[in-house]
Amino acid sequence: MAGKIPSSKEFFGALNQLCQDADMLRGELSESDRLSSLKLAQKLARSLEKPRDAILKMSFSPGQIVVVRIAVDMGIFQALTERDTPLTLDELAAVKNADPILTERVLRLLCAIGYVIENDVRVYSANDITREMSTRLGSATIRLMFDSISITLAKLPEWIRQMKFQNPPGTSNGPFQYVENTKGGIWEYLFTRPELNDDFNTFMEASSADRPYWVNWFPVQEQLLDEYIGGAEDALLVDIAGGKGHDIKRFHAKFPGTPGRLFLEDQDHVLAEAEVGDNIEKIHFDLFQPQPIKGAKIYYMHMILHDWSDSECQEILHNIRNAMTKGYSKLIIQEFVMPERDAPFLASIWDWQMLAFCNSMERNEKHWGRLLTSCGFKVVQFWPPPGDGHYIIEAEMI
Ligand SMILES: C[S@@+](CC[C@H](N)C(=O)[O-])C[C@H]1O[C@@H](n2cnc3c(N)ncnc32)[C@H](O)[C@@H]1O
Repeated sequence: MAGKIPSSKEFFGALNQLCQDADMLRGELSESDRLSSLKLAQKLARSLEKPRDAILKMSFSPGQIVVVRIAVDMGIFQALTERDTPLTLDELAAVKNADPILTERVLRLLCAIGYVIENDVRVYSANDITREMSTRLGSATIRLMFDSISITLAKLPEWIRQMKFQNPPGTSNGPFQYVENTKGGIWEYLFTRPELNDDFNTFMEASSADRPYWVNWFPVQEQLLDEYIGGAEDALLVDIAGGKGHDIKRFHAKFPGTPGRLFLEDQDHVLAEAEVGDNIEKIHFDLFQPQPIKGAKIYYMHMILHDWSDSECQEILHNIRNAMTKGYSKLIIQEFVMPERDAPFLASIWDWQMLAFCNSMERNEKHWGRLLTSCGFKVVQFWPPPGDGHYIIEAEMI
Protein backbone atom coordinates (compact mmCIF):
# COMPACT_ATOMS: atom_id res chain seq x y z
CA MET A 1 0.00 0.00 0.00
CA ALA A 2 1.37 3.40 -0.94
CA GLY A 3 2.33 5.62 2.02
CA LYS A 4 0.57 8.89 2.83
CA ILE A 5 1.64 11.73 0.54
CA PRO A 6 3.41 14.29 2.75
CA SER A 7 2.44 17.94 2.63
CA SER A 8 5.02 20.37 1.20
CA LYS A 9 5.66 21.58 4.74
CA GLU A 10 6.31 18.04 6.01
CA PHE A 11 8.56 17.36 3.00
CA PHE A 12 10.70 20.52 3.58
CA GLY A 13 10.91 19.66 7.27
CA ALA A 14 12.12 16.13 6.50
CA LEU A 15 14.66 17.44 3.97
CA ASN A 16 15.98 20.05 6.42
CA GLN A 17 16.31 17.38 9.08
CA LEU A 18 18.18 15.11 6.67
CA CYS A 19 20.59 17.94 5.77
CA GLN A 20 21.33 18.52 9.45
CA ASP A 21 21.77 14.76 10.06
CA ALA A 22 24.16 14.52 7.10
CA ASP A 23 26.25 17.39 8.52
CA MET A 24 26.42 15.67 11.91
CA LEU A 25 27.22 12.28 10.42
CA ARG A 26 30.01 13.64 8.22
CA GLY A 27 33.13 11.69 8.95
CA GLU A 28 31.21 9.09 11.00
CA LEU A 29 29.85 6.97 8.14
CA SER A 30 31.78 4.02 6.75
CA GLU A 31 32.95 4.54 3.16
CA SER A 32 30.30 2.20 1.74
CA ASP A 33 27.48 3.78 3.84
CA ARG A 34 28.64 7.22 2.75
CA LEU A 35 28.49 6.19 -0.92
CA SER A 36 25.08 4.50 -0.55
CA SER A 37 23.72 7.67 1.12
CA LEU A 38 25.18 9.83 -1.64
CA LYS A 39 23.51 7.64 -4.27
CA LEU A 40 20.14 8.09 -2.53
CA ALA A 41 20.69 11.84 -2.25
CA GLN A 42 21.46 11.98 -5.99
CA LYS A 43 18.29 9.99 -6.67
CA LEU A 44 16.34 12.53 -4.62
CA ALA A 45 17.88 15.46 -6.51
CA ARG A 46 17.12 13.69 -9.82
CA SER A 47 13.48 13.22 -8.90
CA LEU A 48 13.15 16.95 -8.14
CA GLU A 49 14.91 18.09 -11.29
CA LYS A 50 12.97 18.64 -14.50
CA PRO A 51 14.48 16.70 -17.46
CA ARG A 52 14.94 19.75 -19.67
CA ASP A 53 16.64 21.54 -16.81
CA ALA A 54 18.95 18.56 -16.24
CA ILE A 55 19.95 18.71 -19.92
CA LEU A 56 20.45 22.46 -19.76
CA LYS A 57 22.75 22.07 -16.75
CA MET A 58 24.73 19.32 -18.50
CA SER A 59 25.09 21.54 -21.58
CA PHE A 60 26.44 24.37 -19.45
CA SER A 61 28.69 22.14 -17.35
CA PRO A 62 31.96 22.82 -19.31
CA GLY A 63 31.58 26.46 -18.24
CA GLN A 64 32.03 25.41 -14.60
CA ILE A 65 35.55 24.07 -15.01
CA VAL A 66 36.44 27.15 -17.08
CA VAL A 67 35.50 29.46 -14.21
CA VAL A 68 37.16 27.27 -11.57
CA ARG A 69 40.31 27.26 -13.73
CA ILE A 70 40.21 31.10 -13.92
CA ALA A 71 39.73 31.28 -10.14
CA VAL A 72 42.90 29.18 -9.66
CA ASP A 73 44.83 31.75 -11.72
CA MET A 74 43.24 34.62 -9.77
CA GLY A 75 44.41 33.13 -6.46
CA ILE A 76 40.85 33.20 -5.08
CA PHE A 77 40.95 29.81 -3.33
CA GLN A 78 44.34 30.53 -1.85
CA ALA A 79 43.34 33.96 -0.52
CA LEU A 80 40.10 32.68 1.05
CA THR A 81 41.89 29.73 2.67
CA GLU A 82 44.73 31.81 4.08
CA ARG A 83 42.33 34.12 5.96
CA ASP A 84 39.96 32.55 8.46
CA THR A 85 37.66 35.56 8.36
CA PRO A 86 35.51 36.51 5.32
CA LEU A 87 36.98 38.64 2.51
CA THR A 88 35.25 41.34 0.53
CA LEU A 89 35.02 41.40 -3.25
CA ASP A 90 37.55 44.25 -3.43
CA GLU A 91 40.04 42.33 -1.29
CA LEU A 92 39.73 39.25 -3.54
CA ALA A 93 40.03 41.33 -6.72
CA ALA A 94 43.17 42.97 -5.32
CA VAL A 95 45.03 39.61 -5.14
CA LYS A 96 45.78 39.83 -8.88
CA ASN A 97 44.80 43.44 -9.40
CA ALA A 98 41.72 42.17 -11.23
CA ASP A 99 38.66 44.11 -12.30
CA PRO A 100 36.05 43.81 -9.49
CA ILE A 101 33.27 43.31 -12.05
CA LEU A 102 35.09 40.30 -13.54
CA THR A 103 35.93 39.01 -10.05
CA GLU A 104 32.29 39.21 -9.01
CA ARG A 105 31.25 37.23 -12.11
CA VAL A 106 33.73 34.51 -11.13
CA LEU A 107 32.58 34.48 -7.50
CA ARG A 108 28.88 34.34 -8.38
CA LEU A 109 29.36 31.03 -10.16
CA LEU A 110 31.76 29.67 -7.51
CA CYS A 111 29.05 30.31 -4.88
CA ALA A 112 26.33 28.83 -7.08
CA ILE A 113 28.26 25.55 -7.46
CA GLY A 114 29.22 25.41 -3.78
CA TYR A 115 32.96 26.09 -4.16
CA VAL A 116 32.85 29.24 -1.98
CA ILE A 117 30.48 30.52 0.75
CA GLU A 118 28.66 33.84 0.18
CA ASN A 119 28.36 35.33 3.70
CA ASP A 120 26.83 38.63 2.70
CA VAL A 121 26.55 40.89 -0.33
CA ARG A 122 30.06 40.79 -1.91
CA VAL A 123 31.55 39.07 1.17
CA TYR A 124 32.92 35.54 0.90
CA SER A 125 34.59 32.81 2.92
CA ALA A 126 36.13 29.37 2.43
CA ASN A 127 34.41 26.00 2.76
CA ASP A 128 36.06 22.56 2.57
CA ILE A 129 36.09 22.60 -1.26
CA THR A 130 37.72 26.07 -1.28
CA ARG A 131 40.38 24.76 1.10
CA GLU A 132 40.97 21.65 -1.03
CA MET A 133 41.21 23.81 -4.15
CA SER A 134 43.98 25.80 -2.49
CA THR A 135 46.15 22.69 -2.13
CA ARG A 136 48.72 21.41 -4.59
CA LEU A 137 46.44 18.41 -5.35
CA GLY A 138 43.29 20.46 -6.03
CA SER A 139 44.83 23.05 -8.32
CA ALA A 140 46.92 20.48 -10.27
CA THR A 141 43.80 18.39 -10.93
CA ILE A 142 41.86 21.32 -12.40
CA ARG A 143 44.86 22.60 -14.41
CA LEU A 144 45.55 19.17 -15.92
CA MET A 145 41.90 18.46 -16.74
CA PHE A 146 41.29 21.85 -18.30
CA ASP A 147 44.58 22.77 -19.99
CA SER A 148 45.21 19.40 -21.56
CA ILE A 149 42.63 16.67 -21.13
CA SER A 150 39.61 18.76 -22.16
CA ILE A 151 41.22 19.56 -25.52
CA THR A 152 41.29 15.91 -26.56
CA LEU A 153 37.85 15.25 -25.06
CA ALA A 154 36.35 18.08 -27.14
CA LYS A 155 37.44 16.29 -30.32
CA LEU A 156 36.46 12.80 -29.18
CA PRO A 157 32.98 12.70 -30.81
CA GLU A 158 34.54 13.73 -34.15
CA TRP A 159 37.14 10.95 -33.88
CA ILE A 160 34.54 8.35 -32.89
CA ARG A 161 32.41 9.34 -35.91
CA GLN A 162 35.43 8.91 -38.17
CA MET A 163 36.01 5.47 -36.60
CA LYS A 164 32.41 4.62 -37.56
CA PHE A 165 31.62 4.00 -33.90
CA GLN A 166 33.98 1.06 -33.50
CA ASN A 167 35.77 0.44 -30.21
CA PRO A 168 39.39 1.56 -30.65
CA PRO A 169 41.64 -1.36 -31.53
CA GLY A 170 44.37 -0.48 -29.02
CA THR A 171 48.02 0.62 -29.23
CA SER A 172 48.72 3.74 -31.31
CA ASN A 173 46.52 6.02 -33.45
CA GLY A 174 43.90 6.92 -30.89
CA PRO A 175 42.08 10.19 -30.22
CA PHE A 176 45.08 11.71 -28.44
CA GLN A 177 47.36 11.14 -31.48
CA TYR A 178 44.61 12.53 -33.75
CA VAL A 179 44.20 15.74 -31.73
CA GLU A 180 47.89 16.34 -31.03
CA ASN A 181 48.91 15.27 -34.53
CA THR A 182 51.57 12.94 -33.20
CA LYS A 183 52.53 9.30 -33.49
CA GLY A 184 53.86 9.17 -29.94
CA GLY A 185 51.90 8.20 -26.85
CA ILE A 186 50.83 10.23 -23.83
CA TRP A 187 54.00 9.32 -21.88
CA GLU A 188 56.33 10.72 -24.55
CA TYR A 189 54.16 13.83 -24.71
CA LEU A 190 54.29 14.38 -20.94
CA PHE A 191 58.07 14.05 -21.10
CA THR A 192 58.20 17.11 -23.37
CA ARG A 193 55.89 19.18 -21.12
CA PRO A 194 57.48 19.32 -17.62
CA GLU A 195 54.78 21.48 -15.94
CA LEU A 196 52.05 19.24 -17.29
CA ASN A 197 54.00 16.16 -16.22
CA ASP A 198 54.22 17.58 -12.73
CA ASP A 199 50.47 18.27 -12.67
CA PHE A 200 49.83 14.76 -14.01
CA ASN A 201 51.85 13.09 -11.24
CA THR A 202 50.16 15.26 -8.62
CA PHE A 203 46.77 14.40 -10.13
CA MET A 204 47.62 10.68 -9.80
CA GLU A 205 48.32 11.26 -6.13
CA ALA A 206 45.06 13.21 -5.75
CA SER A 207 42.91 10.68 -7.55
CA SER A 208 43.41 8.04 -4.84
CA ALA A 209 43.91 10.37 -1.90
CA ASP A 210 40.29 10.34 -0.67
CA ARG A 211 39.76 6.59 -0.89
CA PRO A 212 40.70 4.00 1.74
CA TYR A 213 44.28 3.01 1.02
CA TRP A 214 44.78 -0.66 0.06
CA VAL A 215 47.13 -1.51 2.95
CA ASN A 216 44.37 -0.43 5.33
CA TRP A 217 41.74 -2.85 4.02
CA PHE A 218 43.60 -5.65 2.18
CA PRO A 219 45.08 -8.30 4.54
CA VAL A 220 48.68 -7.47 3.61
CA GLN A 221 50.10 -9.25 6.66
CA GLU A 222 48.27 -12.55 6.12
CA GLN A 223 48.33 -12.69 2.30
CA LEU A 224 51.83 -11.34 1.74
CA LEU A 225 54.09 -10.50 4.67
CA ASP A 226 53.60 -13.76 6.62
CA GLU A 227 54.92 -15.60 3.54
CA TYR A 228 58.05 -13.43 3.24
CA ILE A 229 61.06 -15.70 3.69
CA GLY A 230 63.81 -13.24 2.76
CA GLY A 231 66.05 -11.14 4.97
CA ALA A 232 66.89 -7.44 5.06
CA GLU A 233 68.92 -7.67 1.82
CA ASP A 234 66.20 -9.37 -0.24
CA ALA A 235 63.46 -7.72 -2.25
CA LEU A 236 60.11 -7.35 -0.48
CA LEU A 237 58.14 -5.07 -2.80
CA VAL A 238 58.66 -3.57 -6.24
CA ASP A 239 56.30 -0.71 -7.13
CA ILE A 240 56.33 -1.01 -10.93
CA ALA A 241 55.85 2.39 -12.63
CA GLY A 242 55.02 3.84 -9.24
CA GLY A 243 55.18 7.50 -10.31
CA LYS A 244 56.51 9.84 -7.63
CA GLY A 245 56.21 7.06 -5.05
CA HIS A 246 53.08 8.02 -3.11
CA ASP A 247 51.95 4.36 -2.87
CA ILE A 248 55.26 2.87 -1.78
CA LYS A 249 55.76 5.65 0.79
CA ARG A 250 52.42 4.76 2.36
CA PHE A 251 53.31 1.05 2.31
CA HIS A 252 56.54 1.83 4.12
CA ALA A 253 54.74 4.08 6.63
CA LYS A 254 52.29 1.26 7.43
CA PHE A 255 54.95 -1.50 7.75
CA PRO A 256 58.11 0.37 8.78
CA GLY A 257 59.78 -2.53 10.61
CA THR A 258 59.27 -5.23 7.97
CA PRO A 259 62.58 -6.59 6.69
CA GLY A 260 63.27 -6.54 2.95
CA ARG A 261 64.07 -3.91 0.35
CA LEU A 262 61.54 -1.62 -1.29
CA PHE A 263 61.99 -0.52 -4.91
CA LEU A 264 60.31 2.29 -6.82
CA GLU A 265 60.56 1.89 -10.59
CA ASP A 266 59.64 4.47 -13.23
CA GLN A 267 61.07 6.60 -16.01
CA ASP A 268 64.05 8.79 -15.10
CA HIS A 269 62.28 12.14 -15.38
CA VAL A 270 59.50 10.93 -13.06
CA LEU A 271 61.93 9.45 -10.51
CA ALA A 272 63.83 12.73 -10.47
CA GLU A 273 60.75 14.33 -8.87
CA ALA A 274 60.19 11.51 -6.36
CA GLU A 275 61.13 12.36 -2.78
CA VAL A 276 60.98 8.99 -1.09
CA GLY A 277 63.71 9.02 1.57
CA ASP A 278 66.51 6.51 2.18
CA ASN A 279 64.39 3.42 2.75
CA ILE A 280 63.10 3.24 -0.81
CA GLU A 281 65.45 2.58 -3.71
CA LYS A 282 64.72 4.29 -7.02
CA ILE A 283 65.36 2.24 -10.17
CA HIS A 284 65.22 3.55 -13.73
CA PHE A 285 63.04 1.16 -15.62
CA ASP A 286 61.11 0.47 -18.82
CA LEU A 287 57.92 -1.61 -18.73
CA PHE A 288 58.90 -3.17 -22.07
CA GLN A 289 62.35 -4.34 -20.94
CA PRO A 290 63.19 -7.25 -18.60
CA GLN A 291 62.29 -6.63 -14.95
CA PRO A 292 65.61 -5.98 -13.15
CA ILE A 293 64.53 -7.04 -9.62
CA LYS A 294 64.33 -10.83 -9.49
CA GLY A 295 62.50 -13.01 -6.98
CA ALA A 296 60.74 -10.25 -4.99
CA LYS A 297 57.84 -11.25 -2.77
CA ILE A 298 55.48 -8.57 -4.13
CA TYR A 299 55.32 -7.08 -7.63
CA TYR A 300 52.82 -4.23 -7.27
CA MET A 301 51.26 -2.21 -10.10
CA HIS A 302 48.75 0.56 -9.49
CA MET A 303 46.86 1.95 -12.48
CA ILE A 304 49.39 0.72 -15.00
CA LEU A 305 47.75 -2.04 -17.04
CA HIS A 306 44.66 0.10 -17.72
CA ASP A 307 47.01 2.44 -19.64
CA TRP A 308 47.78 -0.23 -22.20
CA SER A 309 46.06 -2.45 -24.78
CA ASP A 310 45.87 -6.22 -24.19
CA SER A 311 48.87 -6.94 -26.44
CA GLU A 312 51.00 -4.32 -24.63
CA CYS A 313 49.84 -5.67 -21.24
CA GLN A 314 50.95 -9.14 -22.34
CA GLU A 315 54.49 -7.83 -22.97
CA ILE A 316 54.52 -6.06 -19.59
CA LEU A 317 53.20 -9.12 -17.76
CA HIS A 318 55.69 -11.49 -19.44
CA ASN A 319 58.55 -9.25 -18.30
CA ILE A 320 57.30 -9.42 -14.72
CA ARG A 321 56.61 -13.16 -14.82
CA ASN A 322 60.17 -13.86 -15.99
CA ALA A 323 61.50 -12.17 -12.83
CA MET A 324 59.15 -13.91 -10.39
CA THR A 325 59.83 -17.01 -8.28
CA LYS A 326 57.14 -19.64 -8.84
CA GLY A 327 55.17 -20.57 -5.70
CA TYR A 328 56.51 -17.54 -3.81
CA SER A 329 56.23 -14.19 -5.65
CA LYS A 330 52.83 -12.52 -5.83
CA LEU A 331 51.53 -10.08 -8.42
CA ILE A 332 49.34 -7.38 -6.86
CA ILE A 333 47.39 -5.32 -9.40
CA GLN A 334 45.40 -2.34 -8.15
CA GLU A 335 42.81 -1.31 -10.74
CA PHE A 336 39.09 -0.86 -11.33
CA VAL A 337 37.18 -4.06 -12.00
CA MET A 338 34.06 -3.13 -13.96
CA PRO A 339 30.91 -4.80 -12.64
CA GLU A 340 28.50 -6.44 -15.08
CA ARG A 341 25.85 -3.86 -14.16
CA ASP A 342 25.42 -0.72 -12.02
CA ALA A 343 28.93 0.50 -12.86
CA PRO A 344 29.86 3.39 -10.59
CA PHE A 345 30.36 6.86 -12.08
CA LEU A 346 34.07 7.05 -11.26
CA ALA A 347 35.10 3.80 -12.99
CA SER A 348 32.84 4.61 -15.97
CA ILE A 349 34.33 8.07 -16.49
CA TRP A 350 37.91 6.80 -16.07
CA ASP A 351 37.14 4.29 -18.83
CA TRP A 352 36.56 7.24 -21.19
CA GLN A 353 39.83 8.87 -20.15
CA MET A 354 41.59 5.61 -20.97
CA LEU A 355 39.89 5.48 -24.37
CA ALA A 356 40.85 9.09 -25.16
CA PHE A 357 44.45 9.09 -23.97
CA CYS A 358 45.75 5.53 -24.02
CA ASN A 359 43.52 3.76 -26.50
CA SER A 360 42.82 1.30 -23.71
CA MET A 361 40.00 0.54 -21.29
CA GLU A 362 38.90 -0.41 -17.79
CA ARG A 363 38.39 -4.20 -17.64
CA ASN A 364 35.81 -6.48 -16.04
CA GLU A 365 36.56 -9.70 -14.13
CA LYS A 366 36.35 -11.94 -17.19
CA HIS A 367 38.66 -9.65 -19.17
CA TRP A 368 41.24 -9.54 -16.34
CA GLY A 369 41.06 -13.32 -15.92
CA ARG A 370 41.56 -13.89 -19.67
CA LEU A 371 44.45 -11.46 -19.88
CA LEU A 372 46.28 -12.87 -16.86
CA THR A 373 45.77 -16.50 -17.91
CA SER A 374 47.17 -15.71 -21.36
CA CYS A 375 50.42 -14.66 -19.65
CA GLY A 376 50.76 -17.67 -17.33
CA PHE A 377 49.09 -16.20 -14.22
CA LYS A 378 46.07 -17.27 -12.25
CA VAL A 379 43.88 -14.94 -10.21
CA VAL A 380 43.98 -15.94 -6.54
CA GLN A 381 41.19 -13.50 -5.68
CA PHE A 382 39.53 -10.27 -6.74
CA TRP A 383 39.38 -8.14 -3.57
CA PRO A 384 36.74 -5.37 -3.76
CA PRO A 385 37.56 -2.12 -1.94
CA PRO A 386 35.29 -0.51 0.61
CA GLY A 387 33.63 2.09 -1.65
CA ASP A 388 34.15 2.94 -5.30
CA GLY A 389 37.95 2.77 -5.61
CA HIS A 390 40.33 0.24 -7.07
CA TYR A 391 40.21 -3.49 -6.45
CA ILE A 392 43.21 -5.55 -5.53
CA ILE A 393 43.70 -8.37 -8.01
CA GLU A 394 45.92 -10.93 -6.32
CA ALA A 395 47.62 -13.21 -8.83
CA GLU A 396 50.39 -15.77 -8.99
CA MET A 397 52.25 -17.82 -11.58
CA ILE A 398 50.53 -20.94 -12.85
C1 LIG B 1 48.92 6.21 -14.58
S1 LIG B 1 50.51 6.52 -13.94
C2 LIG B 1 50.47 5.52 -12.47
C3 LIG B 1 51.51 5.90 -11.48
C4 LIG B 1 51.36 5.22 -10.11
N1 LIG B 1 51.44 3.79 -10.18
C5 LIG B 1 50.07 5.66 -9.46
O1 LIG B 1 49.15 4.87 -9.29
O2 LIG B 1 49.96 6.84 -9.15
C6 LIG B 1 51.49 5.59 -15.05
C7 LIG B 1 52.98 5.59 -14.78
O3 LIG B 1 53.60 4.77 -15.76
C8 LIG B 1 54.86 5.34 -16.08
N2 LIG B 1 55.28 4.83 -17.39
C9 LIG B 1 54.72 5.06 -18.59
N3 LIG B 1 55.38 4.41 -19.55
C10 LIG B 1 56.39 3.76 -18.96
C11 LIG B 1 57.43 2.89 -19.43
N4 LIG B 1 57.54 2.57 -20.71
N5 LIG B 1 58.27 2.36 -18.51
C12 LIG B 1 58.17 2.68 -17.21
N6 LIG B 1 57.21 3.48 -16.69
C13 LIG B 1 56.33 4.01 -17.56
C14 LIG B 1 54.58 6.83 -16.06
O4 LIG B 1 55.77 7.57 -15.92
C15 LIG B 1 53.63 6.95 -14.88
O5 LIG B 1 54.32 7.23 -13.68
